[in-house]
Amino acid sequence: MVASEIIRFDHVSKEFEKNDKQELQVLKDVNLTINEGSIFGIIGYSGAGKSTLIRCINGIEKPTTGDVYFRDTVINNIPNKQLRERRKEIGMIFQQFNLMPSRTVFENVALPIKYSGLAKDEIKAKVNQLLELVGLPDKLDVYPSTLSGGQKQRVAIARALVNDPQILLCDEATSALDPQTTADILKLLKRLNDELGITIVVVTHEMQVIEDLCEYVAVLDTGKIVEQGDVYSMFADPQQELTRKFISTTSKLNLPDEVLDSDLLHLVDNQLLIKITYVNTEAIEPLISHISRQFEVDANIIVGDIKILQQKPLGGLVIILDGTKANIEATVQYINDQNIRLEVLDHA
Ligand SMILES: Nc1ncnc2c1ncn2[C@@H]1O[C@H](COP(=O)(O)OP(=O)(O)OP(=O)(O)O)[C@@H](O)[C@H]1O
Repeated sequence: MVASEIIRFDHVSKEFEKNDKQELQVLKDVNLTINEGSIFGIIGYSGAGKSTLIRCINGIEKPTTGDVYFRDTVINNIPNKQLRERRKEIGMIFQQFNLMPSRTVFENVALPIKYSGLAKDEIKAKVNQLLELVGLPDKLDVYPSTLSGGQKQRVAIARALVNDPQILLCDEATSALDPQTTADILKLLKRLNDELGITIVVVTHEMQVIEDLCEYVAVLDTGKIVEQGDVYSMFADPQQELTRKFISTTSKLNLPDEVLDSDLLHLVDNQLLIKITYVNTEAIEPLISHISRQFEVDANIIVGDIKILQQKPLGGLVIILDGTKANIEATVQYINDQNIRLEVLDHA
């Protein structure tokens, strides 16, 4: 089945006027397509323009140039009344939850449909059903201040879903949560995507969120998308330095600087410390014995790891190669020829 597009950024740039009247270019010629039913992540450092980008999707921000399409509608060009209607199809959650402290959980979730013309009973049924869905059926009458961060975000998710939106925007939705609660919320988002078919767009500065949740990712560097694609391919073969930096934050293959800077590994003669990343995990054992036999090079494994991304394994090893200079060079050439990603971490 061909995936149909739900959101498209077409040459979107955004400038803000700074206090000194200078223009600040926050988005630079952004092009991206988000398919219906997918989970799409946008990762970047603080100030990269992530919030501005995601806010262009529901029309809170408007591009200075370029267009944002929601299906066939150019969302930045429609009159306000029509925009308000379209926004019902786009829910949003935030880092700080944005719940109203003086309203109960029920009232918070019901707020967006309070004046929708629905009967009280219908509103009650809808809110109950959503609180059930997010795992908080017994919290109807409590106030947000009595809830944990994770519970508050669940209420915010229920509220964001109350109009049965097609898209859920998540702006750093787990950044204020501890790792276990983050994992629980990501699991919930994944389940909502599975069960409701809702398209999810996530902006984050944490690669772990991309790894655990997303199918597609775009890397934003000071307003420019420097790399985008499916998450597995990007982890397997990142093209940009910034992408590699983000990926390294979730890797178990990082040797601490203290190890690399010290002589702990005792690299001598021609020894080479390398990291390899490979997609065909079954081929790796034969590869190691092959290089030992063919090139007379010893491969001492220091660390190994296998990740499962999009139900596919992605392996990595940190190895010391030991042999003559010529044989080690031939080994490196051979590994490169196998389409295995190889980085030299250190040498004697
Ligand atoms: N309304 C505005 N007026 C002027 N400058 C703005 C406005 N909104 C954002 N900016 C500036 O645009 C830049 C990008 O901000 P944005 O919030 O989109 O980045 P971000 O990647 O989401 O960062 P963070 O994670 O820190 O929020 C920042 O320099 C910010 O100060």
